[in-house]
Amino acid sequence: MSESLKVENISVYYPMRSGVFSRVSHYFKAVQDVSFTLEAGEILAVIGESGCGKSTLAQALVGLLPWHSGSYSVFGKSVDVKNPKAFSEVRKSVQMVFQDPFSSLNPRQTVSQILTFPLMAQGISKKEAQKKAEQELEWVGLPTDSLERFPHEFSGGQRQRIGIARALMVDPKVIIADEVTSALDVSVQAQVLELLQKLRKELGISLVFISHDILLVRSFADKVIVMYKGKKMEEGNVQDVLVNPKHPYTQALIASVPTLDFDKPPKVPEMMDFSV
Ligand SMILES: Nc1ncnc2c1ncn2[C@@H]1O[C@H](COP(=O)(O)OP(=O)(O)OP(=O)(O)O)[C@@H](O)[C@H]1O
Repeated sequence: MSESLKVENISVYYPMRSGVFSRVSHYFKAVQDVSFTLEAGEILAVIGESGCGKSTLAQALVGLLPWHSGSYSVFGKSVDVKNPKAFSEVRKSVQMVFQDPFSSLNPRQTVSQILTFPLMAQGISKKEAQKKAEQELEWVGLPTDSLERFPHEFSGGQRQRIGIARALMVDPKVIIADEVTSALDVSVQAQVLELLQKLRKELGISLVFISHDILLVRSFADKVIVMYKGKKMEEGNVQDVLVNPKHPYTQALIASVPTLDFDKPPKVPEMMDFSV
């Protein structure tokens, strides 16, 4: 397999402001020294409790948040992470699908406008962009007459399909999927997951799959990174990490997953600080 993403020691800090002039007083280290590689066609899950830095990492990978430090290569090509313009090149091969299908689509634009904008911004004609939009809509399982409708006319699952179609407009090789099923009903979740698997099987797209759902990750991903307080605690093959976790934090995270065995109450891990 060839390497699609290589991330070395990414750190992302949020500036924290205080005082009457709202000056930056310090930085909050949301992601610290995280490294991983993603092979072509592979699904890498990023798991960890709320606030561990999953979404921050996801957004930095497409340049929506600045990197404090680290190095990044996309299909063997090194990216200047300090240069925001370098990320416009990255976004031709690395696209993001967001958690909330209700807010991630502009309510004032038709589906056609949402889908064709990225191509028309690259100078592609409206006719050609429209044709591609029809193809991508069909691929995600929506009728082409959806093009003239607005996002509020669709269900949550359909909106998530529109989000995936938007990502597909530029023929990406990697999709960063940030909690893409967590706002959906279980039955709709399954359909969206099936569509994500189809991306991998039919188009060879690799996925960075951000999730807090450990059971889902176990059945869906190939590799996993476990994060805690912005740092990587453990990584490896999903079965190895989630069945035989080595790090105490991963062990506690797995122990906190509720079981359907009603005779046994779920184990509640003791409050511990794993960052030291
Ligand atoms: N704009 C911001 N300014 C300051 N701190 C932020 C900002 N956005 C996020 N954070 C903090 O950074 C940390 C990581 O947040 P992030 O949203 O990446 O976590 P997460 O693992 O995706 O959480 P969740 O699963 O709840 O979405 C959290 O402590 C959060 O409070």
